[in-house]
Amino acid sequence: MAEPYPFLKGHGTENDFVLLPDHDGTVHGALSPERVVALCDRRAGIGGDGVLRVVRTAALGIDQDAEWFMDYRNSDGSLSEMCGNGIRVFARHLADEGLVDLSVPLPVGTRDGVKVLRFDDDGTITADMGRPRVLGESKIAVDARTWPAAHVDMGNPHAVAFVDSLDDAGRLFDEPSYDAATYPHGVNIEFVARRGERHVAFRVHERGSGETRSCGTGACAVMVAAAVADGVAQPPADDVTYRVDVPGGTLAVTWTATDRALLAGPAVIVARGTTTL
Ligand SMILES: N[C@@H](CCC[C@H](N)C(=O)O)C(=O)O
Repeated sequence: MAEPYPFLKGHGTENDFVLLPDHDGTVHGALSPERVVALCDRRAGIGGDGVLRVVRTAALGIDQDAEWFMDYRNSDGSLSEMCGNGIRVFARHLADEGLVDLSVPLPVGTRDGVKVLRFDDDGTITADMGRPRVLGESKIAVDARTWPAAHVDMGNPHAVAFVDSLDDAGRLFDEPSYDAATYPHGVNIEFVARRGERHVAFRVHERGSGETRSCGTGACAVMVAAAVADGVAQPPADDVTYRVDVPGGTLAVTWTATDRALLAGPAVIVARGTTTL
């Protein structure tokens, strides 16, 4: 049997993650896709939409201006460039452990470069997700139904489709069809319904994880697609904020006049222990 090693479990609007502290990069150097799948298994494992390995950039020899690196994996073991809820849960963990100064912005390294986070007094954690890229339109389909979808890149790829009802997406057990020429490395697919002025709701089928209860990069992609559809200039003349509801809660996304997407919402650690998985 493998030696027990520590883990934590956390979530941001019910987008849930297994965290693996590996500060000097010696514990999980060979974090295999099989190990990630076993950890994320909701019956035989701990359960999660993904794994966040918590490691120092120096331990990886990565040249980024941040002490900590979020090594993110989807629940099927695949890598992604970025995870907006994951990085907020990652920051919550560092804060809980007293590893960071809450009064100053926290830079965290990712495969999409360094992101900067802020701890708000009400417990919200806000991540500067960088510049959204609106790249045109493609199509997605569920069974025989097809929708136009906005292609928005948040460091990772998104296809954002506006629907009349969130039920239109069906049960989302299977991945919706998408244009593989537009998304050669797969895509996260959001189904969005209008709820009011600057207020939307969405469901998501995530690349590498299936349907999840929330997606932070998805919330940013959805907000930007909705704002563009509402006639907001790219970038906006003034900061503009949308409320974004997901099955697991509520997020706020601000698209700034400086062309950055700020993702704000709750992030909590709910369990810790050891595992031999
Ligand atoms: N849940 C995440 C996104 C995780 C990565 C995604 N599945 C991908 O493969 O790009 C978020 O909160 O952004």
